[in-house]
Amino acid sequence: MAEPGRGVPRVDSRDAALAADEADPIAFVRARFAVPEDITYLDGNSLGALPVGVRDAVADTVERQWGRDLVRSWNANGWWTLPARVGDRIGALVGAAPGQVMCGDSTSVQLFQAITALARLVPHRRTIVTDGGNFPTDQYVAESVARLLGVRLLRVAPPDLDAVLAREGGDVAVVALSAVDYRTGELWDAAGITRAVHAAGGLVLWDLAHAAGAVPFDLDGIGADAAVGCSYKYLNGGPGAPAWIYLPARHQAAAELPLTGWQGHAAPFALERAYAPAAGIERARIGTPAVLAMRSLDAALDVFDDVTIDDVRAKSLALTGLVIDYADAFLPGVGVATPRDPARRGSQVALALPDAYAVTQALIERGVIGDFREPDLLRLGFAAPYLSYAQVWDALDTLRAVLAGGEYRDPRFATRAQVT
Ligand SMILES: Cc1ncc(COP(=O)(O)O)c(C=O)c1O
Ligand SMILES: Nc1c(O)cccc1C(=O)C[C@H](N)C(=O)O
Repeated sequence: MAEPGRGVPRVDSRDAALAADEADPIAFVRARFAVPEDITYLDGNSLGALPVGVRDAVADTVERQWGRDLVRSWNANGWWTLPARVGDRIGALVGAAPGQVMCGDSTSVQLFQAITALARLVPHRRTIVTDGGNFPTDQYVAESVARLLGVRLLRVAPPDLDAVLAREGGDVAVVALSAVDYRTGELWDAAGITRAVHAAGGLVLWDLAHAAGAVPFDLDGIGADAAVGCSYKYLNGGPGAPAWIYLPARHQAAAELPLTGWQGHAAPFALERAYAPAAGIERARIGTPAVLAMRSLDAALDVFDDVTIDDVRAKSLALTGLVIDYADAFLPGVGVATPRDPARRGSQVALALPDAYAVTQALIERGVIGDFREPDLLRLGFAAPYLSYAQVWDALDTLRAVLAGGEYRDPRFATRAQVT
């Protein structure tokens, strides 16, 4: 049975789900999203739902700011300062004090920036470590940085990290991990891992793609050396929303970021020949930001304005706990790949089952949207701000019916889509 977590309601029946909805302190936030009534959206860990306010913000950016104010908007409408302002808003959700987060580009680009910059801070150390189960882009980028810098890449699962640090910690430059495993939803002990790597003299980067906006994080408090994340998942910034990089104040002056675009220059409009990095987090700018996408993200962040991330987390744990208990009770033959301990659970539940791809497609046809991850996982993500307990209970009843009725065996569910 899944522990619900302290102060979190246990929901073990539809009536209990309705009661939990009645008592839900953040139920009001759902009205800030435009989720279709006939859809239960359990894929906010891939692409978050549309916040209502985004429509007007983007329309205003297009019509008034771009259409009428034109190039004057860089000053008049704050386009130039937008990346740092949005960065600070994201920082507030992940425990970073202002002036340490810059928004822009993709997570892949920011990983390249951050891993390279950290490795350059400790040039005498010759090993970069990542998790062999990390999201592929994290591994690909770490591998490329290692090749470029002529150092070694080691793939180590977080539970094996202590042994590696004990054996060869003196050579470890950077440990680059995701806080939440994208397949199983396991939440690693970021504070403990950061402490252990620091004790060995190395630096730590956290990818918060599956944490920001769902799991409280204290980047400053745990002493992370860098972090990155996307903003199209639990931050709901929209498809292609710009990513972000966290570089704590203590590393900023020494950090040599490899992508030396003109907007990170100390005097961008002096248009000098030689690169000189800006002071502070401004050096983490690269080139021209995607203003339309960033305005979308900026408006999307409004949904968190008067909501605490602790309330989001409490509801998320109750929802994921509900799913695990339901699977145990009513879904024979379905395994739970996600930790039952709430302290080790992100905001998703991965169910292991035969024909998981076809089952995912059959569920989607019935209006319950999750996704499939190789080799056998039905992955369900829980964005507490726009889900209700009763809706999740009903989605699980739908899954139970799909499995019992066998409709997923229809050949039309077997064909793999380009994006799974
Ligand atoms: C942990 C993690 N990092 C990075 C990415 C994606 O990187 P990018 O935003 O560059 O596509 C994802 C998901 O797509 C992810 O889950
Ligand atoms: N970023 C994505 C995309 O551009 C297309 C399809 C899916 C994604 C995702 O975010 C996948 C996601 N990172 C995952 O955890 O699997």
